Amino acid sequence: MSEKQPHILVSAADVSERVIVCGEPNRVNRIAAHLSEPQLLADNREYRVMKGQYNGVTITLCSTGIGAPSAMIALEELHQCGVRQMVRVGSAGALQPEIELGELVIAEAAVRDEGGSKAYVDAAYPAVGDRELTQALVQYCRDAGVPHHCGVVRSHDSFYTDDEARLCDYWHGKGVLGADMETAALMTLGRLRGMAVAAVLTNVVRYQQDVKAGVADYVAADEAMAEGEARAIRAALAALTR
Ligand SMILES: O=P(O)(O)O[C@H]1O[C@H](CO)[C@@H](O)[C@H]1O
Ligand SMILES: O=c1cc[nH]c(=O)[nH]1
Repeated sequence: MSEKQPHILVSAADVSERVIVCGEPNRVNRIAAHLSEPQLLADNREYRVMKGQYNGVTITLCSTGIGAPSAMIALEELHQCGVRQMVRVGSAGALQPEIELGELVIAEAAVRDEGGSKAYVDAAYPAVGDRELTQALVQYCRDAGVPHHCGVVRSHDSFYTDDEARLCDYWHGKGVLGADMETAALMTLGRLRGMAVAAVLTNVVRYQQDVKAGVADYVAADEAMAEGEARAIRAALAALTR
């Protein structure tokens, strides 16, 4: 019997080489609805772990909670279980006005404005997604006619600083597409551990819209955002089973 990991409470025997991660535990269930034979494996703290089949391939699903530290714990324990490819199906707030609610942002790379990854490696090290996995996300969106935007995102550690407007203006001016909290840490640590990591994010906050209102609408399953999330899930499944 292989050893259970202390936070995600699963072992290598339970976990496939391909995993979808997301922040919110309930999103794991919504992703599992796209799989056959869905099975709950563990539910501990912010980590809900399920598995299921997609086109004959076993896919593991794991929530990571909010922020880099808990996401990096999940990545490390999934790595110990033999995971080789990871797609984050997340949400983000737009930093550019042309990105509509529910549209997808495919992160090619991320600004490391979070503290977690800096515990591992100097801030000069880049957070870059896996080229093939990222390209497979793009290809799915092109083939399926899914509205999407590709580029750099910014991962941060705080939602409600007094400085948010200035920070958003600054990164908007640098052409960054959107903000989330985990992509940079997952891409950085994935690269250090030899795991392919990519991220597809549903836009849930318009540029310069109130962030609280946007996230609340997402939680209330606003139609455009729910459809965006379903498209992100399909893109992730297609990329992992390409
Ligand atoms: O929707 P998830 O995957 O949780 O991602 C985004 O949403 C949370 C904030 O509301 C942060 O975790 C951020 O990265
Ligand atoms: O604006 C937003 C929306 C979701 N997640 C973030 O990190 N920022």
